[in-house]
Amino acid sequence: MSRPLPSVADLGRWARVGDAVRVRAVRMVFDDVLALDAVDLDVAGGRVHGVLGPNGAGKTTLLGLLLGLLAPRSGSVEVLGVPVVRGAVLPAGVAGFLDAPGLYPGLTARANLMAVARLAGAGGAAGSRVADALSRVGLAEVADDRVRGFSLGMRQRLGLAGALVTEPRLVILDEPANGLDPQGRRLVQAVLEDLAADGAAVVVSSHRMDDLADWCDEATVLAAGRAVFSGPLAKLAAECGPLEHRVVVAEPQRARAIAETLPGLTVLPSPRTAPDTVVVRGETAAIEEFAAAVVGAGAGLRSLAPVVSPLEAAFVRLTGGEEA
Ligand SMILES: Nc1ncnc2c1ncn2[C@@H]1O[C@H](COP(=O)(O)OP(=O)(O)OP(=O)(O)O)[C@@H](O)[C@H]1O
Repeated sequence: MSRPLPSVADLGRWARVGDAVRVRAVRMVFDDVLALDAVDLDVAGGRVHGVLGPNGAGKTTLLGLLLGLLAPRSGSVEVLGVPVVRGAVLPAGVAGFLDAPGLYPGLTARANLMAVARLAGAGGAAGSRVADALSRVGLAEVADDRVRGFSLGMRQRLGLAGALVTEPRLVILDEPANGLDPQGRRLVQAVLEDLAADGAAVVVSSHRMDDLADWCDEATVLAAGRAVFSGPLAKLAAECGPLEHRVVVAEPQRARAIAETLPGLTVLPSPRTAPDTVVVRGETAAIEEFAAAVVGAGAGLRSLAPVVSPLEAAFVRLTGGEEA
């Protein structure tokens, strides 16, 4: 039996998959500051891609290039298959903000979004798109309050709602985690997951790994204008190197003595307030060997946890944070 022909909706969805962002060998210089050097970036539809790096690494500059607000000194930038040239109109379907969302403080949340929806050509669907977007970012109850009184986290969520009402295929968000409380972070995460499930690409920046660990499938890490990593988060975690672990035991003296005999393990000072904790640094295999030896010796293993997550450790290592 032959397969049914795809519907128009299917074709629209498939058209979204593919390279939403393609940046090649971009170099960006401000006066004598090299902001980006030989940076590539690829983001496909259906992916949430984090752009990470410490302050001044070049994140906002890279996102500014994607939004056509800056022109590179050399290299090329394409979004949704269209070359981005400074000052030219971006292709329909690109939404986002740099630094902070541009909002009219004297207007209500709803009025701000209605303006965006109408500009995006929503026509008669504007009202329902706006109501839906407000509820997805958890602002339905304050829809008719003026934005002037909104907190930073509420403004960030309203900025995201502004992107949603345009029914985007590519969303670019600069530091959207700033000011978000845990509930706000969960709402934003759900919105980004829905966008990706619907085939849109999302590029989101932060200077903190933990901000993006739950949101992204993949990441590009920038350090001093260069991409020092690009790929899936699982691959990034593997770059963590030897990790510090806190190991809580019944007999810390014995456990410490065991650790000192094991190759590939460094014993670090215990926290003064936790004398039953032994802190060790090593590769996963060495940590596992230590745990097994503690159990084998009957020294009472109570808990074992990394001091920072593998992702955080990889981020710090790649961006030179250890030296800092
Ligand atoms: N308009 C500008 N004029 C001069 N230098 C600039 C300009 N914009 C950025 N820079 C410099 O380029 C480098 C990269 O800046 P960028 O804002 O892209 O970094 P960032 O990673 O977004 O930092 P942050 O986390 O602090 O926002 C920095 O050294 C910054 O000082």
